[in-house]
Amino acid sequence: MSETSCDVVVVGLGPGGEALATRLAGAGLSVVAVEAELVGGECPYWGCIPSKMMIRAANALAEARRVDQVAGHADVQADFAPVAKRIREEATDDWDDTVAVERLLKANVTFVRGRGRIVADRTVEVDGDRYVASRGVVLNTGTTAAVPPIDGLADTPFWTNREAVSATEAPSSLVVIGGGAIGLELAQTFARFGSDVVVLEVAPRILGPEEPEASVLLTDLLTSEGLTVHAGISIDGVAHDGDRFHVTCGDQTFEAEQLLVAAGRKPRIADIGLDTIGVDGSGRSLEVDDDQRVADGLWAIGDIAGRGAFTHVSMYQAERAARSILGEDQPPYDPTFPRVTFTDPEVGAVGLTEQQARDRGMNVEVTTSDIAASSRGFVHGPGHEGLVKLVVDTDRDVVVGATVVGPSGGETVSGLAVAVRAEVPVSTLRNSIYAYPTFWRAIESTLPKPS
Ligand SMILES: Cc1cc2nc3c(=O)[nH]c(=O)nc-3n(C[C@H](O)[C@H](O)[C@H](O)COP(=O)(O)OP(=O)(O)OC[C@H]3O[C@@H](n4cnc5c(N)ncnc54)[C@H](O)[C@@H]3O)c2cc1C
Ligand SMILES: NC(=O)c1ccc[n+]([C@@H]2O[C@H](COP(=O)([O-])OP(=O)(O)OC[C@H]3O[C@@H](n4cnc5c(N)ncnc54)[C@H](O)[C@@H]3O)[C@@H](O)[C@H]2O)c1
Repeated sequence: MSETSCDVVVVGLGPGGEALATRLAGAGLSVVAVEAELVGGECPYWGCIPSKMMIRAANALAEARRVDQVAGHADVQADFAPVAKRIREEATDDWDDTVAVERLLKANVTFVRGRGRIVADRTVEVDGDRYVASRGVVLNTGTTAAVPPIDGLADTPFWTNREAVSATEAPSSLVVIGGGAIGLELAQTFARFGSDVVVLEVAPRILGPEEPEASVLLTDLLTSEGLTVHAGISIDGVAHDGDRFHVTCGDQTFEAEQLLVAAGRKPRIADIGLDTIGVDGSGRSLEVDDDQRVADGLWAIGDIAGRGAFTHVSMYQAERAARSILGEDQPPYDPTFPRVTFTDPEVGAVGLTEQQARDRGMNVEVTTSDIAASSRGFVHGPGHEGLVKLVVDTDRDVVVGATVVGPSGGETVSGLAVAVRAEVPVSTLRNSIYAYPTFWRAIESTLPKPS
């Protein structure tokens, strides 16, 4: 057993941990970075990047299928092989992180491959070797797919996001457990590649955290594309007969070649030794302050910090933890929380939903408009469905929440992200020029009229 002294140990190198280790080493600290699997974490290898490559390919198929309505005729034959190749060769380097490790080493970070565990204050052990950090430890251990306690499920060869993005062909049929971001993005993708897809969501509607109008629109569109979406359905049991999955819900049974479990995420905090320093790791996340500090000499960033399981959140928090560790000035935490679900149409959102605003006791005015009925929606034609929803705090005359569902909805919402973040008065938004005929011009028609 060896003992190494350093300034900071980073345990887990998701996108935020990797950036933080590099930033601290660049500031002259001695940093030990510990990663059990691949440097960069879930996002580049099994999450955002491969799934968005799949979505890009699936959207190309959908656009090609719209040619008949606007530009003649296109015969479309879906083939999953090119996107599987792109994921293997361009995105993940065949799930090899050599380049990322070299980048870390070049940045003067000491890299340790292995599973880190806190064994005492500011002390992490990896395979029997100890690293003692004078300034402290940063945790960025992320999440794994949560497997719901459904009778029989654990004994079957179900897919999680990892198997889904590593697939080399689309299954003939697929049942998806969970109508959240992962479930919906992958369900639509595989359906566009020809899979017969059923989505089973236990909550009353899919995409529960977003506005109900987005859930209704998306349910209608997915259904019209040929997917079957059941919300408010309870799964009694799952079996696999060696060939096919059988998913039982009351008197209905759904059969499929593959089963994807996309029912949320489980934080990796229960078994990393937090108990040895008196920190409770039994919950859904760690409690952090605006510096990402859990306790003296301990910081947490990313999914385990419980303020949004998104790469951009993890990166933002990495910078905040860096400032805290380096004793630099810290601006207030950005409360606006932008997010995008990359279904087609995309669901872009920022700030509060109507319900969240009302729950906070705000006096709100809510307005919506139909993207399809906007000039750009009219021009766009097939695939133009969408909506804009604004939640305005009437006491302050500012937009506190916005949702844009539509083609490039995740891009269109960006102007509103700035408006919410900068608390731009609605009167200023009204007295602004919106380029014609853009999708974002629909924002102007959604603004509440002056009282
Ligand atoms: C299919 C899918 C699609 C997604 N799409 C998007 C998207 O489009 N946009 C977006 O913003 N977010 C997306 N996300 C979420 C995003 O991937 C995560 O929020 C992001 O990876 C940040 O996670 P993290 O930094 O908390 O850690 P993770 O990325 O989970 O990384 C944690 C790392 O810690 C390592 N680790 C864990 N325990 C230990 C230990 N004890 N010792 C050493 N190492 C350890 C793990 O091996 C892992 O590499 C997606 C997720 C999935 C699954
Ligand atoms: N575009 C993006 O930015 C993006 C894409 C994918 C994932 N993510 C991140 O990853 C997180 C995890 O994604 P996710 O989709 O796994 O989780 P989620 O929590 O967003 O959705 C999981 C869904 O599964 C449902 N569910 C749970 N148990 C079930 C059961 N027994 N039967 C049927 N349904 C059940 C839940 O009600 C929920 O609607 C997201 O919340 C998001 O933060 C982001």
